Amino acid sequence: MSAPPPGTTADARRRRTRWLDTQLAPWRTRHRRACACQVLAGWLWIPQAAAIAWALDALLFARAGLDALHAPLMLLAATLLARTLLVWAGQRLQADVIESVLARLRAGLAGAVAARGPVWLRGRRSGALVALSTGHVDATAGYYGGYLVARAELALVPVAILIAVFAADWIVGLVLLLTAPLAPIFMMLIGMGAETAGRRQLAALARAGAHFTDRLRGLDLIRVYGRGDAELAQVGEATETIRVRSMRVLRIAFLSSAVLEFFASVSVALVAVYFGFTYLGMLDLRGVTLPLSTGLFCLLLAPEFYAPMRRLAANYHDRANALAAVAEIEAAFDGLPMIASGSPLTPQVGEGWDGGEACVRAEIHPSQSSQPAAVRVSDVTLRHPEARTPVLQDISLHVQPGARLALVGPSGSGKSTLLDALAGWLTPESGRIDIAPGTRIALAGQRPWLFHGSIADNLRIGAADATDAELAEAARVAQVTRFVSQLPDGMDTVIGERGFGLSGGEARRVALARALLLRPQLLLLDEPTAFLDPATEADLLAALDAHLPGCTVIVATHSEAVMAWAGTQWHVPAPVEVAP
Ligand SMILES: Nc1ncnc2c1ncn2[C@@H]1O[C@H](COP(=O)(O)OP(=O)(O)OP(=O)(O)O)[C@@H](O)[C@H]1O
Repeated sequence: MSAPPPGTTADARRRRTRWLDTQLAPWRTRHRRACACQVLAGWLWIPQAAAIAWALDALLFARAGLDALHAPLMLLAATLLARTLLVWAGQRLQADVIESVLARLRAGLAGAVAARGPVWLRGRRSGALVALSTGHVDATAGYYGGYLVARAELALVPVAILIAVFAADWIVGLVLLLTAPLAPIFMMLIGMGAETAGRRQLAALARAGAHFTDRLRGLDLIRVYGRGDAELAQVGEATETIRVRSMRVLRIAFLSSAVLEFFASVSVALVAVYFGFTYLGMLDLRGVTLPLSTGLFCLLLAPEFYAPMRRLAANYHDRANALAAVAEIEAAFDGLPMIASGSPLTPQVGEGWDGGEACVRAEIHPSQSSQPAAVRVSDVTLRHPEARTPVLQDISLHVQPGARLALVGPSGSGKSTLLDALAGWLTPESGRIDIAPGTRIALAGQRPWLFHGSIADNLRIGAADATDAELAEAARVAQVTRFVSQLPDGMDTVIGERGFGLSGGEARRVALARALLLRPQLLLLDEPTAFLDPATEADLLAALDAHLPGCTVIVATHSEAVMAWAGTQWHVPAPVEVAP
């Protein structure tokens, strides 16, 4: 994961909060309704307290008959019922909103990864990216569900209670008004610490996740090199770090709640003491007799005046946690990813490069043009992200439609890098690559990714609608049929992640068949015959010959046979000298 962007400034916090709020946009109305339910339920405390005070006053002190209790008890029942319904509806709406926002965030992060492309992805730790879309996204739930709702409540409920209390007794109103600001001040102080602690905890979680995934993948190597105990110790250390950091976050969360509980209790106690002394006749600040129902009404409402603040305090560390998660997302993506409401897998098309969408969105449409593509590379300089020097500098080449070109050069000279750029995965630092927009481009790389599933499933990834006949033809041309016919379940044989269960050469041939199924107008091949014996190589090239009329082919290779098959060659220029 890259270094965190400038993080603790107010600007960064505002930017991250805005980003969090933007994710809520499609469900804003529903979220407002959830807040409205909660606020209405809060307001209903006022008639509820009035009904209780009224009933107790009638029953205990006015000694009225049961008839006098009828009205207050009806009012009490009505407010209780209404509050229950409102709280239930509000929580349902909240749960809906949270589920939708988190799903959108996950899809959006997957889209952001897809948009940055395979070259960016190669430099990341997949475990850490997985942690982002699971633990980090989950960490924002409390912001939408708890914090925002509590904030709306805090803005509207205490004011209403304060007005009601002032109307009943201005001294109690004054006590509430004067003690109210203490809470936000303490919350702010505690919230700052909570955000830093939250970030540390999430970073530890992502690091441990990435470490664990890496080690799982390399389990065979760990065994071969006898590193089992050392690795176990490291996993233990990482887990301990998470425990310590989680406890720190919890400590701050409990502290913030405890501080608020304390202030709320002291303020309610003040109100109770004031009423106690007034009723005992030891204090007379009002100059007029204080009816018991007024005292009861204010005493019942005082704790409710602080309740939204207590809830906000309980949810305040949720906000800090959410901001910490967004800060980590920002660091991982070198900026906050734009999460569009459209398809999450829409790729970004780099500047100076045309036809990029085709390689990701290539589909088989019989009506689409099958004209071979022309490729023009003009004064292009290619540099890997974060590399000090370019791999290729000011290169130019032109490939006619339907032509075949072999990229030839020593290992590390930049052949794969050029193919990445032609596929649209690496944006040129300067110059331009022109390929007609909408061109269907397919790339069969050196380290093809095969998913866990059947060989047929792996072939259909780019062409879900391909018929069985098309599948069989692609498999035959790529020489997949040769080894598949030996397997017990043929094309339905299940292979493991990364093509586990296939040899290196077999995995490449599956990747080639997958590329052929796209019926590309431009086919990019990276050492397609690297692991093949000469006979299989010759058969593959002959089959490709017959299968590929009308397709432009650019192939990176060290094989004389492939060079001869292509006919034309382009020698990669000598590497750029690195200044000492
Ligand atoms: N993500 C990366 N960041 C920095 N440098 C990279 C990255 N990927 C590759 N390189 C470097 O770019 C150079 C060109 O690599 P590339 O894979 O294009 O060579 P190649 O000609 O295809 O080699 P081979 O024939 O061995 O496949 C190499 O020096 C390599 O170390």
